[in-house]
Amino acid sequence: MARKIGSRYTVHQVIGRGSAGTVWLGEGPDGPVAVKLLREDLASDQVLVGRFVQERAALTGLDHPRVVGVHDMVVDGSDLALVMELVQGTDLRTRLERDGVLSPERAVSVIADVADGLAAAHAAGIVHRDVKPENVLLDLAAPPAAGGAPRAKLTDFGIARLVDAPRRTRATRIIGTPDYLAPEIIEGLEPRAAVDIYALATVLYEVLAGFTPFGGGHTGAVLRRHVTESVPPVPGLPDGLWRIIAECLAKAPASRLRAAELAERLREQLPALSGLPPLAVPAQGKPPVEEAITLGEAVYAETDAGPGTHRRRRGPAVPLVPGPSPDSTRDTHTSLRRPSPNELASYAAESDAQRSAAPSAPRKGRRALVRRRRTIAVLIAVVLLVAGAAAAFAAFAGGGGGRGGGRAGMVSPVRSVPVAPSPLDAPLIPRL
Ligand SMILES: Nc1ncnc2c1ncn2[C@@H]1O[C@H](COP(=O)(O)OP(=O)(O)OP(=O)(O)O)[C@@H](O)[C@H]1O
Repeated sequence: MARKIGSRYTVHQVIGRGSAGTVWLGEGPDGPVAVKLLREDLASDQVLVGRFVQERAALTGLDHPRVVGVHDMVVDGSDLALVMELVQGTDLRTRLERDGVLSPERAVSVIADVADGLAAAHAAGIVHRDVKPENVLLDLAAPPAAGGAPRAKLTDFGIARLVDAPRRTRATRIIGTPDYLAPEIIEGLEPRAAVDIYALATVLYEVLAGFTPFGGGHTGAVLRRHVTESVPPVPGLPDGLWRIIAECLAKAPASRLRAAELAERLREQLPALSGLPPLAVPAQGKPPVEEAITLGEAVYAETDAGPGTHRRRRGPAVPLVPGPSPDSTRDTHTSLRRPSPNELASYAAESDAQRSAAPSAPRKGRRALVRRRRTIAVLIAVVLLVAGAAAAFAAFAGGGGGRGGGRAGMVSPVRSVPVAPSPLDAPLIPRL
């Protein structure tokens, strides 16, 4: 059902959902738009509304082809909305869930695009602070780059800063997504442009290898690895590309490349990467992809590796489940308590044990564990489906467009399968 946002915009249907709000397909005076309506509890926070108004000029002024443009910001009664350029395509997380990894050429092309967007933002004094695959949109309506890579755009600028805790609590809280957090954020320093470079290099590592360099296990262990561990190498990666990644994942922010330099150095690598197949990197300390938890039928998709090479989808293949907080299981925009140095050190034993235990665990035991988890997951899925059906019936009966829809993917010329969050991935530390 159509709904008015301010005097200039009308929204029609939910196209996506994140931790800060719901993204709608809408219409403005100049044509179709994407409207991100912030969550009601955020919209009723007066400090946040004040920041929202303050950030208006900075966010609407950022105009670059590799950044999803913010056309307008609306404060209207209980609605707080960002009106954005509508991107026809998908996001990088959904693409990774489908394909596992990208070929080196495509990965580098996509990340170079994002680095261009970051360079423009940094030049304007804006630090993104939440660079991750969910915030990279692939514009499938635009002509592809060399090697068939989709053109990428970075979105969600300023959201992390908007929902950040007031300054006085910054010493004890961290806002961000654990796998992509630069060590200096964990150590309590003010986030500067170099945190985005660290996060983007983490995304590049992930799209090449299929997993992040420091992810896995307890959130505290992830934070400790960022601060203390060196980057595990990606076998089979050409040296030149590996050096760029390692430089951008340096613990010292000043040693990392600047965004424009990163884009340039990455593009220099492209000729040497042309035609290279996607890497097949065994995940350290993670169960093989085939044994990842799935709900219901496994979904297979063509991959970058070409016909005949399929990976099982990592996310659950169940229908979208509406609910008041459908993304509460996603470890994203998380507000974490900053661990003390002693706490970080204490995560070392657990972290190392977890990483080494998983690959060496006997196959039979792992299968039993997977079977047990699957059973629990299916039970939870059934409960969620029943709840979903009830919510859908209630929404239908109430006639509202509602804010209760789940993540529905983007307006897409290609089919995108909606992914419901896995109840087994609940964050250890509550989010905002
Ligand atoms: N400008 C846009 N055009 C088209 N679709 C969009 C646009 N912005 C977001 N979306 C869709 O909406 C989904 C949710 O976006 P949103 O920014 O709310 O959350 P997120 O980035 O996935 O997660 P989080 O906010 O928790 O970091 C995206 O994954 C994408 O599918």
